[in-house]
Amino acid sequence: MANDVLDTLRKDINEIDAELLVLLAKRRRISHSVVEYKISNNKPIRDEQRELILLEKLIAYGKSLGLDSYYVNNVFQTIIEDSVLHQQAMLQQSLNPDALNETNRVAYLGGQGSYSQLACHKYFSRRAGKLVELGCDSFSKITHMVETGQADYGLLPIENTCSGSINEVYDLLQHAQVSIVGELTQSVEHCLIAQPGVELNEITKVFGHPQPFAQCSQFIQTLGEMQLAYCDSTSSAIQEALKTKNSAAIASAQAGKNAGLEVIKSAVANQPDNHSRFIVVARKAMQVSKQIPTKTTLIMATAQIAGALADALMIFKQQKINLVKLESRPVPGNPWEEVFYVDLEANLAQNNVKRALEELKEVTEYVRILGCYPSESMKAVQVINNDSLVEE
Ligand SMILES: O=C(O)C(=O)C[C@]1(C(=O)O)C=C[C@@H](O)C=C1
Repeated sequence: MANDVLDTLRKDINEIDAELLVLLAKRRRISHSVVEYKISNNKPIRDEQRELILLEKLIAYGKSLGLDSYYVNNVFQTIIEDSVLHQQAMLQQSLNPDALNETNRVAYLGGQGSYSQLACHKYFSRRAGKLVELGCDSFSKITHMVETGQADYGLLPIENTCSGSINEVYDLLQHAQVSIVGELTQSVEHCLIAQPGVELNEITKVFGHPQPFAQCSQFIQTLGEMQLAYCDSTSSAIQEALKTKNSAAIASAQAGKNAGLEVIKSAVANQPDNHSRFIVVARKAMQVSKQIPTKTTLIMATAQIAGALADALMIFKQQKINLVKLESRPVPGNPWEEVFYVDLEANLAQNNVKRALEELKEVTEYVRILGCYPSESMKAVQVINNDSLVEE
């Protein structure tokens, strides 16, 4: 194909992509008007029935245009997720006008290129206010910045699909004077990156944060005698890899590119589907509308007697509250004593949740609410079972 033919075809694609963006922006504006209606009429943000009808219609129409069901389904699931999360953010801001800042000063781990920075951009891009980034070198610095008013929000990774819960963050939450006001999930695609042109066999030292090292442990083992150097963030690992030709870092491809580094090997995490869940903390708790799916996280200590934890958990069953995560951590200074962190699908404004908390006080030694916040782990509507999405 002559170059001019390719150029013409690419020009056509560019024009279509630009038109798609114009339409997506128009759709988002309409979605913003829908939320205003939902706020005035006290309607739930999510309408799964409407999503189902929409997706079924779009899949059928897509088929008539020669587009396969998986493709149409994936594209529109993404569009609808964006719409729902934008509506949730708008509703929350209308309910908590005190929290509306002209600038959002956000403390997170690392600097340019850290996964926390990507998560920070993702979360605050949906919210009003100019983002002021405050990169920190430790998790405790992040909560300290929020506690002392130097930051409005802090962003902390709390769990990862490969390496599990991030204990340091759980332990910090035991005493930090902050409240969880939000959560988000960020996909984490680890790569081995180094200076341009450098081959894997030339690398003698790999820099990384302990979490990425844990998430890529199987790949790291294949590197044999390689020297590993722990850094306080992925951004510091990148800075180290920039210093010498024989060094590499574990980071995202984008972060590497921004720093002028190249990917030597991509997809080095133990599981291909690697996601981190982050929490957003602030000094003051926020009210969460009953119109959006909500999570409540609490910390509790039970007596050291048989059945004490079971008694506490029974309360959630009796009050029909879904428990989505239970985590235990030791109490510093009290060997073999544990505190439990509980994530509930619950809103503190619901009566059954209020009753459960009252009853919980009776059967535990200590309970503290760490936060009540909109759930952003959005479950996609299942159009039809996956088999029927396969083309005949
Ligand atoms: O139709 C609505 O109620 C909308 O808010 C729009 C929309 C969408 O973006 O298509 C978003 C959220 C609902 O769950 C369903 C559909």
